[in-house]
Amino acid sequence: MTKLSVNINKIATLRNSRGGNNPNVIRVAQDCERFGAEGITVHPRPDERHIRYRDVIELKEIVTTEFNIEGYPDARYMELVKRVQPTQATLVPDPPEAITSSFGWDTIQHRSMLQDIIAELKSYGIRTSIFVDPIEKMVEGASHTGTDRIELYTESYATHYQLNREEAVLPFAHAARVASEVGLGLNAGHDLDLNNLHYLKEHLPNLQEVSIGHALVCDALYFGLENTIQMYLKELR
Ligand SMILES: CC(=O)[C@@H](O)[C@H](O)COP(=O)(O)O
Ligand SMILES: NCC(=O)COP(=O)(O)O
Repeated sequence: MTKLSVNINKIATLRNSRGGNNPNVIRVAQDCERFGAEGITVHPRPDERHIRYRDVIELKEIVTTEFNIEGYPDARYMELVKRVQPTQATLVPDPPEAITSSFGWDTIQHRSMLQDIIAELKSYGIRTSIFVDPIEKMVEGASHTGTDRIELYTESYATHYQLNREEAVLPFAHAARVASEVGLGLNAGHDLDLNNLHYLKEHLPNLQEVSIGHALVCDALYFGLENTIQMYLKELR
């Protein structure tokens, strides 16, 4: 079974655009769970332009499914996850000024740093995942960091899906097989949507979780949040 974790960053972006508390990210997270989401994902960034560090602390009190906190493991991120104790910490190599995530870890170059951070997170009892491109040596490299899972960065799959989905999925199917061979759990995310999700799921039999935000929130404008979550779940079943 592949779990759907809804990334609510974009709900916070909308809220922040007016400075009040509408939409209320706490209520949206509760509703996502009520409508069937199996996890809530947030990705606080240093400028707090969408989800804020304070939101993450408040969300911990109400999230009843899997809580996943993504981010670059700087001191503030590590302090936050230590305090919040989410189900999963997903480490992403984004620089502070990144508009959105655009590449995975070099798990060979950053092996020692990742080993230290992951050991610390695991000492708090938090499951770890690291964001990687679908490149065999980076997946193998991830297995030497001690991480429980990897999250495949699916932007290139999403971009090429329209042109040639057979070719688009090949590196991801291979990376998924390598992950399984080296004993890593498998997540995926970035730019997944109602068009491309099912095909990815079909070709990655060991896919445990997808985190989806941007497209899902856009779809909710047309279909409503409850329908939209049900539509995404259908693609995963
Ligand atoms: C790691 C990943 O792919 C997501 O976290 C994505 O980057 C969402 O972050 P933004 O909402 O800041 O675009
Ligand atoms: N890890 C990916 C994520 O949380 C959401 O990415 P996107 O669907 O907003 O592109």
